[in-house]
Amino acid sequence: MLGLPDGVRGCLFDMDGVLTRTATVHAAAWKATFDAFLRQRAGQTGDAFVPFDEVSDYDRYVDGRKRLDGTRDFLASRHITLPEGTPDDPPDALTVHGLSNRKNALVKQIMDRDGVEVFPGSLRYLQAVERAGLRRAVVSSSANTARVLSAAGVAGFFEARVDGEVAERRDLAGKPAPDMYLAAARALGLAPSEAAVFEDALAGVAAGRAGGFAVVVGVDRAGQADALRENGADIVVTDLADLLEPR
Ligand SMILES: O=P(O)(O)OC[C@H]1O[C@@H](O)[C@H](O)[C@@H](O)[C@@H]1O
Repeated sequence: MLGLPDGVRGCLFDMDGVLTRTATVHAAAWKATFDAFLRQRAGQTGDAFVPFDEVSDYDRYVDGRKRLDGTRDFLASRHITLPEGTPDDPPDALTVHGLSNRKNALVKQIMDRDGVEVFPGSLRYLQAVERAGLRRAVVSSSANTARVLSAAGVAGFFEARVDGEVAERRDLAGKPAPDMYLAAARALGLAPSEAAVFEDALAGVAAGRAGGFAVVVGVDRAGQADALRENGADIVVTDLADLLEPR
């Protein structure tokens, strides 16, 4: 009925792009941040300005990863090294923290302006999972998870939350490492073989595969079903409600 293998006792959900329509907000904020930075840098070095690609650069370097990891990984893909800086760097500081703070200020601005939408199919699926008595955790790299879940009105579904803030505090490696998912399974008292992972990011399905979970469900919002399978998804759906349909 939930489209999951027998023996699954809990569900571990990524948030941005799986539960809430916020992956596009992150992609837009990353693009605005990196493009402003790259344009300024091109003006100084005389190199051509090559913009951040909202689809391919987003997928490969920032989607599903902790904010600072995303900044570092994208800059490394352009062979750019910036000083790390410190967490309280202002948004115009040319440091890893400065760029990350700039991106976060934009994310908050867009979310405050537009609100946060839960995918209707994800809401139906969460309700069905709760009715079935399965355990539920959210596992997101975002440090804004608590705020987004409550703005979307779905915070009450989750018994455990392992997010960007928790990962920072407990020094957990970010996705594609499995550590955040493993911590969430432990918090629910489940072995990985008893838990299902739901992910839309390539780094996220890779984390699910690396953790040895019962099943990794890839949620394809962007026409990348093959890449999700190659990176670790066992099943790919375009919406969580697809799992509820009789098979
Ligand atoms: O910047 P935040 O809210 O802490 O989120 C970190 C990352 O969280 C992930 O869920 C998103 O896929 C990334 O795009 C985002 O950058």
